Amino acid sequence: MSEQRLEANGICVEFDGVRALHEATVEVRRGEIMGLIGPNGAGKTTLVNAISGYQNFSRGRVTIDGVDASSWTAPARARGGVVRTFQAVRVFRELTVRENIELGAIGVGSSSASGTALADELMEMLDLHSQADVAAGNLSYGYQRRLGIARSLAAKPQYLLLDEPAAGLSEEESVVMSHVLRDIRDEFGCGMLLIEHDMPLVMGICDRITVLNFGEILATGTPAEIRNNRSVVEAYLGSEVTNA
Ligand SMILES: Nc1ncnc2c1ncn2[C@@H]1O[C@H](COP(=O)(O)OP(=O)(O)OP(=O)(O)O)[C@@H](O)[C@H]1O
Repeated sequence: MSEQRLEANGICVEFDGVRALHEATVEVRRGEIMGLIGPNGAGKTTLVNAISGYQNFSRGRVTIDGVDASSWTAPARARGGVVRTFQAVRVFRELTVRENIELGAIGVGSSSASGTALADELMEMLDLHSQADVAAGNLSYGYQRRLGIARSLAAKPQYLLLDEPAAGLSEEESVVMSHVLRDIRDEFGCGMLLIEHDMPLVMGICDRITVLNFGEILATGTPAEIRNNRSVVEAYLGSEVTNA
């Protein structure tokens, strides 16, 4: 029986002899939202890159539902169900919202007709319908971030890795984003790994949270456990814990 989880086990990454990740292990179960938090430079993006095939690692293993995907390319991992977004939104600025989403679907093998149907569904879900025919480059920042997520969802991921989806959003936009992320999990049933510095959002929607510090896992637990973990508070949360 296959295990319904994405696992990174003992991942080690060095850049020119400088340790970015050391024995980092994280697991995302299908249907859960796992937060990935930690100070700037802790290795969060590097870990997501390693899991999604954008970063080689010297030691460790990535498995998708029990299958070793460590040697797979990024596109192969996407076809295997692991799709990620980037800190900087990557959309085709001259194409419309609809065209961007359709391309995301066609890029992973959907027919043009099913890409169109999926684009409609995703625009509805992410409240992008009013912007369907607007060129992506003309969208507000909040809509651009949602489009980036819609494009990723067009690949029908089993696991969605999100690199700071709320970065640069206003407080209200961030609240909208937290509802969107919950809806995605509920509708698609996918597991989500969420890098985010917005603590109210992280504490509000994550089932579990993993904390990275200096390339190593400091703690994994429920939001309540993480909030009350002395090492985490000292290394990262500090006064934020009282605001979350
Ligand atoms: N391509 C690279 N070449 C050299 N060093 C890198 C490279 N990418 C990341 N690093 C270094 O690896 C460490 C981890 O960086 P990473 O971007 O993964 O951290 P992060 O936790 O995502 O930080 P942030 O919250 O600021 O985005 C940092 O010291 C960073 O400077």
